[in-house]
Amino acid sequence: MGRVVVVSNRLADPRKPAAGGLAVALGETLNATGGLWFGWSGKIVEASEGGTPGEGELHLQQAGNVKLATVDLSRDDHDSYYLGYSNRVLWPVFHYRLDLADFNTSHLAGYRRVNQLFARKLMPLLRSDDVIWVHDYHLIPLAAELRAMGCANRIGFFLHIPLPPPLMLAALPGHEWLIRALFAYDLVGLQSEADTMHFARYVQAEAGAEELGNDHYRAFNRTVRVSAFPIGIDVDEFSRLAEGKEARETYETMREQYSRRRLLIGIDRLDYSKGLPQRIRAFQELLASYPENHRSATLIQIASPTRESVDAYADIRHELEHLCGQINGDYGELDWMPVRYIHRTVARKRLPGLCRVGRVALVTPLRDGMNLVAKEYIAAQDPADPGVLVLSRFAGAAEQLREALLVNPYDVQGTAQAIQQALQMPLEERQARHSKLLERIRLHDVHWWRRAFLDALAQTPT
Ligand SMILES: O=P(O)(O)OC[C@H]1O[C@H](O[C@H]2O[C@H](CO)[C@@H](O)[C@H](O)[C@H]2O)[C@H](O)[C@@H](O)[C@@H]1O
Ligand SMILES: O=c1ccn([C@@H]2O[C@H](COP(=O)(O)OP(=O)(O)O)[C@@H](O)[C@H]2O)c(=O)[nH]1
Repeated sequence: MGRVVVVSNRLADPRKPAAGGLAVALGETLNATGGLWFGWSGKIVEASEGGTPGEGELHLQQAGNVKLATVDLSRDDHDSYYLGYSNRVLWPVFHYRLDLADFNTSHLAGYRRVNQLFARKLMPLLRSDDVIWVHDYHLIPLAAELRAMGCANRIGFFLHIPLPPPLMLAALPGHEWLIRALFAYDLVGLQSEADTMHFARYVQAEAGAEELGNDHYRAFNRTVRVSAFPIGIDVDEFSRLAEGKEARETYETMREQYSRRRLLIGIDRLDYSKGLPQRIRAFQELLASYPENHRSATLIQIASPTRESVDAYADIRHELEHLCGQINGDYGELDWMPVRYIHRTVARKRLPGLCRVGRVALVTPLRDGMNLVAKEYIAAQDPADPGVLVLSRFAGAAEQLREALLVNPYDVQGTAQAIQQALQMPLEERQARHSKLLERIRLHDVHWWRRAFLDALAQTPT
């Protein structure tokens, strides 16, 4: 295979462990092929003034065998491309939240402008045998822009978030243009079978696409393969992290502090898609319905700050803080607070320790592309005495993790009952469920995902 070129909104230095499993997995392929990783530099610059760096400046940096190429964005472009169309329009609609979408069409121009800018900057860096892998909703039209500039390389796209049903997709201003742009790719990867069904139904109904069999669709004079490639984690990397000083320290301290309590944990970005208020209400219901948990069950909820200048994110923060305050006020004792809410990002190297000490993990998004925390929790458990995963049936991960306790996160009572069942679950049942789950996440880990996607891309006709 030729050199692999990865394009994504954010980049991470694949040599740094803090970068996470995805960056490590992509980094391995990039390293092996002497590849290129292209994306936004993370810097916002004011419009260029005589000689100062301006919008679109390209930075090149060597990270081992991998070349990192990044572009700065002007404030206007960042606001309309990232905060605007990506996170005020695509993110809510793709997560089934039409009520939170901002249908103001003005964001679309900036989204197109940045995709064109990326294509212009990337094009001169490409070689004819490069295989290009574009990631996520920020960059859906990138292949169409590259094709318009004459790029004939194999180009694949992976969508990390859900693809909603056709009726919801059609609520997007410019949905025809956006979905047509997917046909500029040779391969489109989605997280779940449900997502691929939504794609098939949409393109047949709205774009008159022909289904050619074996996941191939033809429309707009192009053929694209669309298949599910559920993303996994690097189980061994996470286990190695668990052996590290920070993870062990976290585990020991927490175990000692909470020796008389049973810990429940939640680890999420503070995103409305993660179902945090519903989760806190379910925990409140647990305390109301099963009083034996008073002075015993403690929920540690990490809510890591994200996209704070988008209104919907500020609103969810206020709602969550109000709820946590209420439940601690109603149920707290001098020596016991039911909820410990932490509005900070916890360093990745501490997470395995936190996961291992959690008797129960609450992973209850209202909608999620995959949810890697669910898989990380399983990887961090002691197989001899594992904790229990309570998982939303609306997370992409639920298609694979059938031995978790699956819940409807909107059903507060049902979720409270599942938490109680998790807290009461006998050791043998915990072990049996955990060993099946561990087998699944090992079989379909991040290395499988990367290989499966790139092999499928290599097999597409040019
Ligand atoms: O870059 P941000 O705007 O700060 O957001 C962080 C990332 O969030 C999203 O993650 C998704 O990808 C995960 C891995 O495939 C998946 O498990 C999860 O369900 C998705 O929500 C987003 O898609 C990324 O692009 C962001 O970088
Ligand atoms: O304080 C935090 C919260 C989350 N994470 C990591 O961020 C990723 C979140 O991925 P997930 O698929 O669960 O959801 P996303 O945030 O991508 O929607 C996981 O690897 C977490 O371990 C972290 O390192 N620190």
